[in-house]
Amino acid sequence: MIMNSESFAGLGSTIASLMFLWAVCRQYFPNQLENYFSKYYTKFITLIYPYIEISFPEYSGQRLKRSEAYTAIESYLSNTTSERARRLKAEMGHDSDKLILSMAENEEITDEFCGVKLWWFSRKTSSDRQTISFYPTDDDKRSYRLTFHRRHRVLINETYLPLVIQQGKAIAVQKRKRKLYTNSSSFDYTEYRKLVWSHVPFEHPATFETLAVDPQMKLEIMQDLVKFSKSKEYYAKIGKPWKRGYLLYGPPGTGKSTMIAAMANLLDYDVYDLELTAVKDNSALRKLLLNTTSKSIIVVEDIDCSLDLSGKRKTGGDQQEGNKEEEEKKKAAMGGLLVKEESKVTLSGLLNCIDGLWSACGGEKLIVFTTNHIEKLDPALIRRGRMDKHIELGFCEYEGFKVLAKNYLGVESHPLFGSIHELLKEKKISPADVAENLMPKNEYEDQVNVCLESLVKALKECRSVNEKDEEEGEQEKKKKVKTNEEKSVNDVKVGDDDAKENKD
Ligand SMILES: Nc1ncnc2c1ncn2[C@@H]1O[C@H](COP(=O)(O)OP(=O)(O)OP(=O)(O)O)[C@@H](O)[C@H]1O
Ligand SMILES: [Mg+2]
Repeated sequence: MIMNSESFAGLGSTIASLMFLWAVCRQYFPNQLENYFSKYYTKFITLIYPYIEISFPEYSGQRLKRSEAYTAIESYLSNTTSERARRLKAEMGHDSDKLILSMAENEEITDEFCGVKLWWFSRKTSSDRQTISFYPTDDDKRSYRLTFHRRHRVLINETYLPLVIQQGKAIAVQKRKRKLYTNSSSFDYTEYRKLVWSHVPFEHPATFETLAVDPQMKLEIMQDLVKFSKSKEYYAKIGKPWKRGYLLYGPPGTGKSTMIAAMANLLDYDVYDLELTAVKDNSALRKLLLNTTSKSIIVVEDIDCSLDLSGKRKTGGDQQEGNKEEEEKKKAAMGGLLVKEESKVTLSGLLNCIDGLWSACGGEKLIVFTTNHIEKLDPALIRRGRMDKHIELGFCEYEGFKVLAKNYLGVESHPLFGSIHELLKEKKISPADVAENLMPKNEYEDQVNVCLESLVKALKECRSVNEKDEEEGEQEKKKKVKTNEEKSVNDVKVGDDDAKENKD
């Protein structure tokens, strides 16, 4: 049969009408119609349909884990759908406390990339079967379907889709509710698996603005942090894992923990508070760290109390000596049933965690150690490259006091500021103690005067800078006694060895 231009036009318009009809029907009777016609539809489109369709199912392969691609596309589309889609659905995000708008099921929106038009269709198929299960069942299947002309296959596959996934992940990170993790195991009921970390929402309000430290130092730290967070390419270029170590040291109450919260808030990172004394051994430590995500700060507080520098673990350091006694008492009370499981994490295990081969997993991580006694730490642990930046947080100085006075009392000047300035030059007081004095005590009095006077009084009672700390003196005395004791034990040992040698 010879086809003239008229019959071509007729065939063209029939196909166009069929496709239009198909699109309309699919829009309004998506599930039933599509299931019924799917066999013929597939054959039909392979013959004449010039478009390619890619499907992104919510669950694929491992049924209990949501597909990463689906989640990323969902975030990407949620950003644009509120403007373009006609039917939307609103849900609380998995990981966020914000309302998230996304395309309703069986809704279609168009997108454009480099002048190419694309269609995203949000699809949900349900079966009539009635099943009751704790697990996600096969009955409800959601997926996104992307449709584009086949001549753009390379552009879409190689440029558009990677961009959608990348942008979707970034949007999800921005929208997520930040978390504070601690290393005690928990159970994830959405993905039905045991987790090595448990978490609560991270809600610490500290910022660098409210931190009472030297302004120059503050600026330097902030610049360093921001530079780090933007240096993905740089780290890749120099062949270093994208991570940075900070050692924060100084007396109690000088703002080490507060600075960690400020760092997390500045960079929008999660915080993993690693309690080393609760980690069983090196492989458990590795597992914990492998289960941390990027854009996070891994914190080990009071590192000197968690790790014996000889490479053996303390069961708790100096501060736990008292606890030991208590434990013994408890043990006696429980008829000796209390058995403390000792952790076997070693110094080398920890070093391996900081810069071993697998420490690069995930990238974009800060590792922060805090200590009150930097002199107790093994140089190997804090050498540059491992702990790249050492930050000393000291007693309160005038600049720091001004920040606290502004935060707590809302004042930037006062007649008492002069005498406080003079007193701060010669007295040792922690920002925590200053803050405590500046806290309004009741709502009736003139708070500014009362608080500043209370601070002046406290400052006068403080030890002066040149005075030796009684506590320090006490500690030094203890240290001396201890070394003498150790010496005499060694002498005895040497004596024993000598005796043994002589005997041999
Ligand atoms: N530099 C500071 N700037 C602002 N507030 C501070 C500062 N230092 C301490 N504070 C206040 O004192 C409290 C205790 O501070 P923080 O816990 O950060 O001290 P720390 O150095 O971690 O102490 P520790 O060595 O005992 O763990 C905080 O809640 C904060 O309100
Ligand atoms: Mg602290």
